Amino acid sequence: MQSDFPQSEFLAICPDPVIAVNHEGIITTFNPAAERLLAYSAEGVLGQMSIFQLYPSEEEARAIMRLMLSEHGCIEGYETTVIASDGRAVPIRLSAALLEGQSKGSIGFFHDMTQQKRLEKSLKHLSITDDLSGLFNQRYFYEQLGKEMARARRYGNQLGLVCIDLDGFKRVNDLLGHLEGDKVVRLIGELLRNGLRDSDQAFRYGGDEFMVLLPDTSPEHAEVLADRLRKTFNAECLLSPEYSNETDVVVSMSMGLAASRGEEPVDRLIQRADMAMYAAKQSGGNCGMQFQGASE
Ligand SMILES: Nc1nc2c(ncn2[C@@H]2O[C@H](COP(=O)(O)OP(=O)(O)OP(=O)(O)O)[C@@H](O)[C@H]2O)c(=O)[nH]1
Repeated sequence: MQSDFPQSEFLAICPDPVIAVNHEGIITTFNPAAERLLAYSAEGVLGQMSIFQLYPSEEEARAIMRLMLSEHGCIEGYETTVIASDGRAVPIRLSAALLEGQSKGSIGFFHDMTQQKRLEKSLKHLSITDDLSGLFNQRYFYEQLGKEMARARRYGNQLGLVCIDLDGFKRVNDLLGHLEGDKVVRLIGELLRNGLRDSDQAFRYGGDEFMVLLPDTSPEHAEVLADRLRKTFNAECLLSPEYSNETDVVVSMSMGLAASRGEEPVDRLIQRADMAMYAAKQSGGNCGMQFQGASE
């Protein structure tokens, strides 16, 4: 039965971008939603522009075509990127079908995934971040440590692991209150985020314990870095003077370092960094970093 609603009207009201091409890949349909998504006018692309120009590479366009042919002329939910006229890369989910085999070209529905990708990114960020310090959390620490150990093993680089534990933190909470304690945790977060190279990563491991991963770093360089962090912390960690004068509350850092070329179990490296930190604490805390050499 013939619909009395013209096809062009369907395309005009369709909220998803619809793009059809002929057998050479030249665009033959470009609905208003496609114009909005890609910032091209239909007039400018119809009969002139190749679909290949919308993808980041010709290989990607060919891969989509090959996939359609191998999937009996139809693909659904394929995630890729298209490039808008202003150069923006737009994430999309593509459903497409060949029109009567390949001879008449194909038609695709380009669902915009920008919002969903943004949401996924912020959920991922939440799932790996510690709220209070703004550093990565413990779960992510284990994930990254495993990866960095594998990288160190593959390339024979030295991986440094610094374990930091606060000295006297309980007294901050007990005498000045938890809000003042929280401020200290936030300060460490800031300090570690600003004081490290892009390739380094800092994590809140537990209450007042932090870990720093230093890929491709010698123990000597790790020591210099740790000493700088400790001194900055001492200079900036000024507890509320009206209280600290009275109660003489001092908080500082104990640090331990272990270095590895990735040839031991992950837990062993953590244990060595932890032991080095404990040795620093035993010698009074707030001192130069202790180093636990590799067991091999
Ligand atoms: N304010 C605040 N306190 C926390 C948080 N997480 C853990 N703590 C507290 O951190 C303290 C840790 O205790 P301890 O490990 O004995 O700390 P410390 O006084 O530095 O002692 P040493 O580690 O032995 O030097 C406890 O009082 C916890 O309640 C937090 O998110 N905020």
